Amino acid sequence: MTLSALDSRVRVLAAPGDRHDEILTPAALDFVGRLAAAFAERRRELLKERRRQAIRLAAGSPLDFPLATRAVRADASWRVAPPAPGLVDRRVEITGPPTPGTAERAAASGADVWMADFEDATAPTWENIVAGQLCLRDVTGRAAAPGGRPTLMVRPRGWHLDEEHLEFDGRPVPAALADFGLYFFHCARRQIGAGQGPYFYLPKLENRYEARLWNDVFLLAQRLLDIPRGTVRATVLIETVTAAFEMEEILYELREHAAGLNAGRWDYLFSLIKTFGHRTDFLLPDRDRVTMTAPFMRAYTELLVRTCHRRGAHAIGAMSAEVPGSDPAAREAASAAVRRDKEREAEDGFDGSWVASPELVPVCREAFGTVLGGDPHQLGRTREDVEVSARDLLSVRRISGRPTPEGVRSDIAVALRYYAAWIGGRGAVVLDGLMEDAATAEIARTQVWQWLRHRVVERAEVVRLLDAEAAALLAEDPSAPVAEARQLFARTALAQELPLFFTPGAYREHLVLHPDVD
Ligand SMILES: CC(=O)SCCNC(=O)CCNC(=O)[C@H](O)C(C)(C)COP(=O)(O)OP(=O)(O)OC[C@H]1O[C@@H](n2cnc3c(N)ncnc32)[C@H](O)[C@@H]1OP(=O)(O)O
Ligand SMILES: O=CC(=O)O
Ligand SMILES: [Mg+2]
Repeated sequence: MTLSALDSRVRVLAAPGDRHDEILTPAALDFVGRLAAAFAERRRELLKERRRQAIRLAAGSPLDFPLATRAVRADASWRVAPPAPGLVDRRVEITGPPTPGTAERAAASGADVWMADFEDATAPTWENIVAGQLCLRDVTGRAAAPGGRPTLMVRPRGWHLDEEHLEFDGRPVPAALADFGLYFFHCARRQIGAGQGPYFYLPKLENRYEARLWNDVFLLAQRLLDIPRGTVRATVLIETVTAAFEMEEILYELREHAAGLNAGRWDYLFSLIKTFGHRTDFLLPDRDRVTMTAPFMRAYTELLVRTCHRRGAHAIGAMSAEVPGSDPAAREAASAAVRRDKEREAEDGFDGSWVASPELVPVCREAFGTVLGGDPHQLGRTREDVEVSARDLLSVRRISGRPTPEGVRSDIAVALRYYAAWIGGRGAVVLDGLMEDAATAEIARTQVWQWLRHRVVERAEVVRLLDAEAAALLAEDPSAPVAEARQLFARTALAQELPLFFTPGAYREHLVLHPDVD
């Protein structure tokens, strides 16, 4: 099928920016249009199902491993596709927004993988999205420096987001299809030519049907561009509590394209609070008390490693939030914290992990090197010893501690400051020595909502703290959009009903630009 024969039914609802024409070509837009035509309706249905499931769980319906897919879990014979070129040894993966600066630093960092992120680390202004695609096109169009460069994996935005600057059949294009489609169209063949392939990270899936949707997207995309079936590889973030109950099924749905699972800890915590925040047995203490050694977090990562290795898939650890700053003592403390985290992951059987900054690449490499030795991964460690029940995953109150006044203040400060940065177009920032992005901000605002709901803190006190933090931020940075961030906090943390994500509403209100277009 020739793409040029198709009328482009995707309209660009934005003024042309610098070099945008290199990305938003008629053929690329036709390609995205075909994906939208095939899958937008199914994605809408799946989002409705998310809401129905949320209502069922809020009404007390138990969450458990699905009965309907017992046979998939019991069948020991199936495996995912073998690791593709460039994805065999993934012990160190550096993540970050796709900008020329981070691309260059990531390339020189010595990491095995660069995860270019349109999700948690990117505020999806139209300019960030198109410039991000340009950056990937430029990177994949250049020859690698001697010594090679990290394997590129791209994380499109999740199913919950729209791309309002692209319209198909009178509706916004699902952001996931826009990000995936534009990258795939421009770069898939280049990546194959370079001996690798189009590789992805898939965020915020909630169940196996969403994995099946992605698999069908891959099948169609490969067919449209005459790329052999099974060339795509995708690692799925297990970062929602419902997905933790369907790890096997998610791998099964994607098995001809699956390249592993990743324990996206921050969104996972957010998902737990969002899903069960109304229940007193899910009342969490301060954010810094909820560590990866908490029994319910450990149950989740142990199950992830076991599931992956049983199916021949890589298990990838995720982000420690500590980033080295400029103060020598703080730098040492941050590196030590990351080292401990990566050592634990390696010992538990993970095959690699994420780092937030080039400086942490050697720390992660050393931690994994000690365990992996000369091997590229530890897929052979099947962790038969691990048995995890629904109760293990959901016994949140087994960590001690109550929310403290400082915990409340700190969450308010993080959410407010992050919102201000995000509205200003930055999706990842350092606050108090920690990397904060969309996932950690979601934790901050939902914790405040949860504590208000359970009367751990009174509304008047939260408003007082919010005012104080807003005044402090304004004093530090008079140009920061503090009033907007404050309002966003009020809408997303102080409302009776908890908004499912802060991003869709904030995006429409602050990031969407619709200048007159014909
Ligand atoms: C929950 C999750 O989803 S985790 C995954 C999503 N989050 C992320 O990917 C965050 C990744 N990290 C980052 O974006 C950045 O490290 C930040 C924003 C946290 C901090 O950035 P900075 O304040 O610039 O850090 P710092 O000053 O230490 O950076 C030093 C240099 O390293 C570069 N650098 C920092 N982090 C990265 C990175 N992840 N990838 C590539 N280069 C990086 C900076 O650009 C800077 O380069 P320059 O000197 O040429 O300007
Ligand atoms: O995407 C990663 C996470 O921790 O969230
Ligand atoms: Mg995440």
